[in-house]
Amino acid sequence: MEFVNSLNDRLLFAVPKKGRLQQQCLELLAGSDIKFHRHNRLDIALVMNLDLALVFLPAADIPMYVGEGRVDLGITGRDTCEEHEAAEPPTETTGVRELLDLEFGACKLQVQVPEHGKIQTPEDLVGKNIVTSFTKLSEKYFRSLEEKASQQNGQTNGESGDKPLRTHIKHAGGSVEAACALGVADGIVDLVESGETMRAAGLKAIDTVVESTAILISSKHPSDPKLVNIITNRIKGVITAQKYVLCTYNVERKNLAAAAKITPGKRAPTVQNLDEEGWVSVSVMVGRKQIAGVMDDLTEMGAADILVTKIENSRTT
Ligand SMILES: Nc1ncnc2c1ncn2[C@@H]1O[C@H](COP(=O)(O)OP(=O)(O)OP(=O)(O)O)[C@@H](O)[C@H]1O
Ligand SMILES: O=P(O)(O)OC[C@H]1O[C@H](OP(=O)(O)OP(=O)(O)O)[C@H](O)[C@@H]1O
Repeated sequence: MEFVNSLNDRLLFAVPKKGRLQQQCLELLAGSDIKFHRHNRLDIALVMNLDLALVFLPAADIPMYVGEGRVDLGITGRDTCEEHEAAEPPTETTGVRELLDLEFGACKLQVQVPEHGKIQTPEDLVGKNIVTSFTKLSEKYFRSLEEKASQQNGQTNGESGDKPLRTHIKHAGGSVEAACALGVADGIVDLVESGETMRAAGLKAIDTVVESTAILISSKHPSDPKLVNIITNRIKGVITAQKYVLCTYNVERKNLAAAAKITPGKRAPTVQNLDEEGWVSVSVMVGRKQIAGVMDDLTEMGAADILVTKIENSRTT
């Protein structure tokens, strides 16, 4: 109880306690200099160098805790957040804010049907059975298809107010892909990353409901907005540092315009005179994924002494 009381003055930050997002989350926290010690089996850890405590929770529950407002910040998938926010009508806990796209944990929540079955389009699933872990998003998705279908029927029959067909949305906590083969569903709504699970189950995707990545979220009224801002900027800095490298090279001033076209930089290249007539030194941020091609192009246009260094951390606009 004493431990719980010590949380009162601290901003609470929820991170996934296991699963696909956890490792990269922990790396982001380390890169942001958020230092903590987690005792065995304890799901709360006090941060040593900030007025912050980490709470380790299942990724799917984090939007609910943040929505409640007692937990101020969280990292989870956009899919789980949109599922929480899809509550109809909105509840007191909806209204969670997305602060930052963390650019990992990419996957898609997709409508899937048997590859060689009769159902070919999402409209074919109206009035049928759907199994999913994302019931609220699926309800919302099919309600909108049902309304369209009933309007179209009304127009064809020359009548209005046709009662829409109801699609049956059933919840499964996992192994959703088995539902069609087991005869429980005509289609499913489930996450797809590589597509291996979907193909192995003989399914194909016919629509995407949500494109997801991990996101940083906050409650509507965090207890310490200044600290929320500091943490957001630190995490943003780590993400930028991971995405870019620093490239420096020497080039003849007459070739500078051509070099700047190859390496325009985030804002503009930094150019310094070299102690050699007609030559300059350029340093510029380059996308990590593009750097090999950029080095080839720079070499071809006559740049020399090309060096690439890792960026440990950053604050850029
Ligand atoms: N292939 C994938 N399948 C599921 N989720 C993925 C995948 N790739 C990325 N994610 C993201 O990871 C989040 C957490 O999923 P994960 O299955 O790791 O959670 P978990 O807490 O271990 O849940 P569960 O016990 O239900 O599997 C998802 O909400 C999604 O945003
Ligand atoms: O496209 P893929 O790379 O194959 O990944 C997608 C699969 O991963 C998830 O399941 P998970 O492994 O979390 O198990 P679960 O079915 O118990 O949720 C998801 O529900 C899919 O089944």
